[in-house]
Amino acid sequence: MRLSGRLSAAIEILDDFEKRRVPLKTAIADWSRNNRYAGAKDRAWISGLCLDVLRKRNSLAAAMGNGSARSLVLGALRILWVKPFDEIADAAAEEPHGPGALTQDEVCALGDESDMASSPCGADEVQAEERAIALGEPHVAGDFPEWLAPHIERVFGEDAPVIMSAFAERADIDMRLNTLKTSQEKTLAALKTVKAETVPILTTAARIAAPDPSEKAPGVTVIPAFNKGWVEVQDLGSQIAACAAGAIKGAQVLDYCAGGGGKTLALAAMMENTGQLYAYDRDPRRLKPLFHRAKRAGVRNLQIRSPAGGEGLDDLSGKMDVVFADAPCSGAGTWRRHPDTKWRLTEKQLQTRNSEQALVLGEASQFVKPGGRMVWVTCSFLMEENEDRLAAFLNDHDEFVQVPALECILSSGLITDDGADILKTCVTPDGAVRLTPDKIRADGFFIAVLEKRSLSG
Ligand SMILES: C[S@@+](CC[C@H](N)C(=O)[O-])C[C@H]1O[C@@H](n2cnc3c(N)ncnc32)[C@H](O)[C@@H]1O
Repeated sequence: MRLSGRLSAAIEILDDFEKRRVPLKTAIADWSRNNRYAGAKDRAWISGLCLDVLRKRNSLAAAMGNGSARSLVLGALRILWVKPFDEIADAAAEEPHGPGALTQDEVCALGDESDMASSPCGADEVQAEERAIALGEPHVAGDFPEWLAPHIERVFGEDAPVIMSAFAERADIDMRLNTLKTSQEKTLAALKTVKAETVPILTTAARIAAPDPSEKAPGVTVIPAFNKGWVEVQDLGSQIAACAAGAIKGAQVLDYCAGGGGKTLALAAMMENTGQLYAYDRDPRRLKPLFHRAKRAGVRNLQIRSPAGGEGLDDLSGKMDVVFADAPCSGAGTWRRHPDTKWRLTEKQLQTRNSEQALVLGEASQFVKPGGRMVWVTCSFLMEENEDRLAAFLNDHDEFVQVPALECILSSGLITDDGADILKTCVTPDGAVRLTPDKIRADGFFIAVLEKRSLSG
């Protein structure tokens, strides 16, 4: 496809996304079904541009003076992808596939400064001032929905725009080196072909820098090291969250919200196939991939307890050294990877997640033995999904106390000295750890650890 057609496609998809409020993936799949001439490279380019638009939707709208899909697409191409003005203008005007010639306002917003001086654009000081004011608003500078501003300011205060800007950047491809299968050195050597590098925070993590958004991402899951189970694709924040289970060799561990098993596999590696690991999820469909993932990863100490098979957890009540609760949440911490979700989140959904979180805390805590621990994790930075839920739980359960999460993370033995220094800056007043991409270049995670008083204590 030519640039003209790709531009029109991105505009059509974003219009559809706005209208139907479906995931961006769905809007792209539906568009592709109706436009079969588009090849894999076209789809990757269009998808990359749409994702970048959604990452920076508010600041692009302010810069363009207009939030329509057309303005956002043109703005992203010029401002974020730094395409030459003439190329964009020609593609827009190209018949029959272009979205239509640039308007005077678009010329002004997209033209370079030397053009501006001699054009009518330079004269409009009022408009320029309005844009500057809009860009100073936290939800515009930080590119998040305006209704979330009080929630975000509550947690990040005046740092909100800076921190939220980091959530509007592209994400790297992070990987976990699976020490159950082979050494870190061997896996890193095998990952040279995809230009992976070590991460100075965690000894078992590697990273491929955020790929060019206009091209197909490197296929990590097709390289031999992946198929041999030497490596898992897993965000660094998620890997650090798993570390909060601490020194768990030989322990009895329940992953209560195991889902597809990303954290389960990390926990299994930390246990070095000793002790007993249980994986449970209320939704049996979510557990399905874990069966073959665990096999590929060489996990031998795992029991998957699926509610579908009537396999309950009654026999585990009050017996676990560690219960890991990676709770359902808004996913706000993953906005770099899934920027469409920030615009689809509603207040009602947030309340639903809060009820689910209260339920998970109550249920999961029953399996902790006296003296044992419950690790609370969400991929959300919002206090409503974390501090508030924990405070309500602790208010009703005085047999639990919150303990410093950083100490537990460090006791895993996987964090480097530099990593420990960075993580110290992520500790909250309550002793939890809140990871944000401005500090660790990873998804946002909240990690807290609660200890159940021992019978003698
Ligand atoms: C954040 S996801 C888990 C992701 C997973 N731990 C991973 O690392 O890949 C949260 C999971 O909690 C599950 N869940 C929600 N409510 C639950 C409940 N009351 N009991 C158990 N699992 C629950 C959901 O089905 C979902 O799979």
